[in-house]
Amino acid sequence: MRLLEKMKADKQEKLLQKKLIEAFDVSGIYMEYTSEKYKKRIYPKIHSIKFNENRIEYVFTLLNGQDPKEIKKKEYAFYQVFGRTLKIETDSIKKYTLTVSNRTIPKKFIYDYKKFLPAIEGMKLPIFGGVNLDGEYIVWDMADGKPHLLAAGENGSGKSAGVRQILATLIQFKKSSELHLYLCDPKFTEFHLFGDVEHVQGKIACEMDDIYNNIKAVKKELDDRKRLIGEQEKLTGIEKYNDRYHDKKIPYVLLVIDEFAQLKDKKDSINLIETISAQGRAFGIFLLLATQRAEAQVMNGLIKQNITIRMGFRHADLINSRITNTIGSEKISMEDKGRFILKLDEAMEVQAPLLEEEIAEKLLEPYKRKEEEVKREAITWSFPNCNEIIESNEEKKEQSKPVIKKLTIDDLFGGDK
Ligand SMILES: Nc1ncnc2c1ncn2[C@@H]1O[C@H](COP(=O)(O)OP(=O)(O)OP(=O)(O)O)[C@@H](O)[C@H]1O
Repeated sequence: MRLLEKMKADKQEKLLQKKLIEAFDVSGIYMEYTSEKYKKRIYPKIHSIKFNENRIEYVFTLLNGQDPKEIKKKEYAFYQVFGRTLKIETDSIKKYTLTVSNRTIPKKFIYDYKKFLPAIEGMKLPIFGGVNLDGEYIVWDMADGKPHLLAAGENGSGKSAGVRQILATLIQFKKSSELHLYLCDPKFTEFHLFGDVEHVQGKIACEMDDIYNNIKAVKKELDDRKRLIGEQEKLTGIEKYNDRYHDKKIPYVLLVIDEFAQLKDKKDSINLIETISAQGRAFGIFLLLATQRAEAQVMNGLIKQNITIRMGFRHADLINSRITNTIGSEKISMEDKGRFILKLDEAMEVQAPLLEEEIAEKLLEPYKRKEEEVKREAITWSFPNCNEIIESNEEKKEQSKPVIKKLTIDDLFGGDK
């Protein structure tokens, strides 16, 4: 009996070894030995193969002369052979552990802010991604080295719901004085429920002109911050500024553009977004772009270089998932709504929490401006405005802390209340 089990296990191990060699073949991760009589492929050395019904774990080392960067570049081949539930880790330059999981993430994972809170506590600008194969919460901090974010996925794949829960989490986590949101929604459908939320600056921009104005406002904020933080205070970024002036902190800014690809012919907008993507991070200005297809036309240049965190919901094919750098997202099935490949440091599969629109509506209620406040809030929506800080700092040079000029209704409407 034992002998039979051992034979079965040996056979299984051989099959698994063959599968890894197939991945090496597909990716071209081998060296070729050629003699007069024959050609032979030499593969990385496989040290161990462990497996049970939940997972397979391979440990292998590259051959001398093989470039470790090749593994990262050819990751797609492993996805092609093993499916998308894998992880490749390295603890040295040459030793790799490839884990293939047979487990699946639960199809539905309901949004629960209170439950998620301990996972994001202490972060500056947390993004709650969802849950991974091991049931772990996947979170990251935009303001701590993981700045701009692209969410891409086919119609109905769950990307808008994904963006909705990210925004709802940020709104609950940050005060409106700590986070300013600029929302652009060329589809006219996604952001209406954030309409009167205190964090949202101006109106939700749906028309192209309004979207351009929103982008321009964020670029202006960037220029003002460069003058205030860099030129005037000679500091390296927002964190240093806020440490110095902790009672007059400058808020983070998040510019969110849904269906970003619709801007592809709007050169002026794209140029400004490129600049924000390249310079915004140090000054606390971040981007969240969403699109059905990350067309090469809009994913070129600086945007591609600087928007490195990617959420790849279901993609149509490998060509598209290569553009967004979320290989494996083309294998996500239509039924798996809210499932995505997250390209953070390494790629992993994640299930976004589902926050239904009606629930979000209720949840956002306490953060909405009261009707009588709307007019007043509209006046001070860019508070604290860097320009005002600069002006008042110049007037009161002897003071070390910035003074913020508050506008009154009379200032703006000449007493027309
Ligand atoms: N995380 C999730 N878990 C379970 N179901 C989800 C999840 N996210 C979205 N869904 C379901 O999928 C449907 C489509 O989601 P959503 O509208 O976000 O897709 P989309 O990719 O934004 O599509 P479009 O591009 O047309 O806006 C939703 O109505 C919802 O029922």
